Amino acid sequence: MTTRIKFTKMHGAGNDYIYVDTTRYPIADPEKKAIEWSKFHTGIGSDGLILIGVSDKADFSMRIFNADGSEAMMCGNGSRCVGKYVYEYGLTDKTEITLDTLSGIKILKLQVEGKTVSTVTVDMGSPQETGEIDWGKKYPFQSTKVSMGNPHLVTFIDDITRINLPEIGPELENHPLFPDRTNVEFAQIVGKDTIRMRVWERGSGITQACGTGACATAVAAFINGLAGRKSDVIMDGGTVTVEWDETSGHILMTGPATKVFDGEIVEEVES
Ligand SMILES: N[C@@H](CCC[C@H](N)C(=O)O)C(=O)O
Repeated sequence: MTTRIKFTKMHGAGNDYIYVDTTRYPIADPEKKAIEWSKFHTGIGSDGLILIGVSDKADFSMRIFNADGSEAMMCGNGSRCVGKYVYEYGLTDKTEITLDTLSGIKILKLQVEGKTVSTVTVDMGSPQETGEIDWGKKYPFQSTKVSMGNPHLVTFIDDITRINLPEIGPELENHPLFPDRTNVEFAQIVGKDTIRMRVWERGSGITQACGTGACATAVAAFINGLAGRKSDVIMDGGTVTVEWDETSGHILMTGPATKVFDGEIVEEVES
């Protein structure tokens, strides 16, 4: 028997995922598919898989699977792309959309030019579980923990080019302090309220950008007196603006969402 699954490859600041509308193409084993399809040489190539679905609490739901098949609670760049997807593929004509995620309901505000969504602002809710980590003699820096629904470890250093991310990223991701592993960000202040950040993502490795990671970095910068409440976070694949709203305590992240291509997976399955 042949099954056909239509998908769309999209990226937010270079953080690329395979998006599937599960109301049309239900995916029974997303963990396995995320691993298979994310592979660059033998699959489609991506940082993971994002499933768009229905919700009884919000306009749509989003599930995010990393390239290693693990499911995450939230994806900042992915949520912007979901906003673009549901609007441009005619699943809604709303420009303010509620999105049900494992880390709660997020509100997306779409900025539309003609029929195209250019940027999306996501109300990411409040940062949680912030705390400082003094590594003692183990590492020559201090780090800040921030949860944006998913866990982040942010470290500010003077020169981001000196960090060996492929080595230290997985080391910190899997450090015993983080039983659920963690996303790892290294950042440098490069101007007033301007932060250069590189990320090692839990379950996907080095990615070009991480939306929740950018939010965690902006929060850590504010907490440590390195930036104000609103900053630009420049990543390898693009920039997002993060504002920590004083009144609501919520984080508002604004950034691009880009479609790469549509495709169809044709699979032969034994019946
Ligand atoms: N790239 C995402 C975050 C994806 C999940 C993360 N790797 C985790 O396991 O928590 C983003 O843009 O936020």
